[in-house]
Order: sequence, then C-alpha cells, then structure tokens
Amino acid sequence: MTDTSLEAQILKAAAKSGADDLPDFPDDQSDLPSDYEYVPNDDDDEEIIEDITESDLLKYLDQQRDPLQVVQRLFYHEINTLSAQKHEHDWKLKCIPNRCMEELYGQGWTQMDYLLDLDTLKGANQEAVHMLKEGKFVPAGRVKDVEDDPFRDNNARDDAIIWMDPAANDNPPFFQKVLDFYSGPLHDDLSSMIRLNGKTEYQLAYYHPNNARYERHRDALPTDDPEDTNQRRVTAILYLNANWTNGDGGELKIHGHENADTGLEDSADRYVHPLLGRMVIFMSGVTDHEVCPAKKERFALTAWMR
Ligand SMILES: O=C(O)CCC(=O)C(=O)O
Ligand SMILES: [Fe+2]
Repeated sequence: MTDTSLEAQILKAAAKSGADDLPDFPDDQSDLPSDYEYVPNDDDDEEIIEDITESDLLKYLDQQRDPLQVVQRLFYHEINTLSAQKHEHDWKLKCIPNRCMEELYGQGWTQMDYLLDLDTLKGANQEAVHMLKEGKFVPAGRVKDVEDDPFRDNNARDDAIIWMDPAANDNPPFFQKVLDFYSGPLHDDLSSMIRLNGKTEYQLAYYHPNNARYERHRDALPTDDPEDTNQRRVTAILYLNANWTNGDGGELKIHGHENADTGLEDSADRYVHPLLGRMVIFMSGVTDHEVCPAKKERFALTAWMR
C-alpha cells in the first residue's frame, strides 16, 4: 500500500480530525522498514472512520487530490484530447452518445433523454405507482444496508426504496425491460470505457410529495484503484415521472466543482428536472448532489456500478 491509497488517506484524515485514540500516521515512510505495516489499533476500520464525518473526510481528500482527476483515471483512455476524439468511432457505443461520454469524463456527469421507448417508460411509471399502493417501499433510513453504513446520516434523506435485481423472477414486466437495459447496453457502454469489475446495485426510490428531499452528499469516495471495488464508481439514475412541470420541485441539484488550489467554483450548480425518460450518469466519487424538496410524487431508478 502506498501512502496515497484511499485507505491510507482515510487513516491520515481520521488521525488529523482529533481522534485521540489514534497514533499519528507516519508522514515520512522512508524512515520505516520496508515490511512495516501500519496498524493503528486493534479495532476494525469502521471504528476509525466513525470519528470523522463524511463531508470532512471528502473535504480532506479533495484537498489532497483533485477528485475529478482521480476518477478520470478509472477510464481506460483519456477522452477529451484531440487525438482521442479522432478515434471516437472506435468506441462503438451502443446507447450513450459520444458527446455524453465526453461530458462524463470532462465534468464528471452527463444527462440524456429517451434512451428507452416511451411505452416502456410509461409502463414502468404505472408499475411504480402500483408497487407504492401495495406498500412495497421501505423508508430508506430504516433499510438495514443503509442503517449499517457508518457514513450515512439517516436524517439526510426522506425517500422510501425497493432494492431490485435484473435476475429476480418476479420483476414487473416494464421494470424488467428497464433493468435489462441497465445491465445490457448501458453497462456494456460504461464498462467498455471505465474500469468496472464489481457488482451493480439497483434501487427504486420514491419521494413523497410533502417535500421529501435528500441532502447534499456524494455516493462514494474518489478512487482510482482498479482493484478497489469497495467504492461505487458510476451512478446512473433514470427518472420515471410523467407530466412533471416546473413547480413540482424534486430537481436533482448537481453542485459545481470547487478548484482545490484556488477555492473558487470551477463550474456552476446545475438543476436537472426529473422528467420521464431522463437519465443522469455521474462518476460516484466526484459529483456532490442533492434532491430538492418534491411537491409531487417522484420516482427514480438508480444503479450504482462498481
Ligand atoms: O433521485 C435522485 O435524483 C438522486 C438520489 C440519490 O442521490 C441517491 O439515492 O443517492
Ligand atoms: Fe446520491
């Protein structure tokens, strides 16, 4: 492990945050014997990172290394150079437009409309409404996986969720089509450009029209380690809301990127309306985002790919 690995940086950040039961992480590893193993204490890692909040840790990591550059190294090749763009036709993407792949690389996120046909989208919307009536959604803060995540503040989100699996045999038919799209052409395109070698999680979320929201957060820590599948790498969200209009709230707010050196905003905040068939894809380790209070029932299907 080098001292720039994600794990080493987390330990360093935790040590700096004033967790006094931690010994200082050695700054200069050249003094150490080559077989030195840093064992902060006998407790497991979860114990360590509980002492630092997610936003403090991200602030620390962002100061050390520009997170956009970190996640760009997950791509098999650079994309936004003239010579790379000459070879665009070699990418042979099945569904994601080249321009959107460039955006995903260059700014960490992109947006597309109608990758799926309207009948499938409307059908999936109806099925989501039906699952809601049947009481299938569980408040996210009470789902075990979410509860156990030491980073997640359960008060940060008001949505209710259903975990989904393309291989399940009881998926509603239109959802099956949508999940097959995710695990087929969409995953093929992304994994042909970005190092993905772990599992994908699928979650359908429902936001209640009484201002349900999800506070600013990031879905993963920035990593460029091809072997590390602990972190989510790509987030892909499909909105399933028919007849959404301006006053309905529920926008996805994508926070602008702050330059680590100057402290200035490099890009502006952007708002994405959660319209039927719209898909947002972002690099999970770099894109800060939040869901603005919803005034109308709001459904979104999210896949996190590792
Ligand atoms: O539904 C959205 O637009 C985003 C949801 C989200 O950020 C999450 O579930 O992590
Ligand atoms: Fe998120």
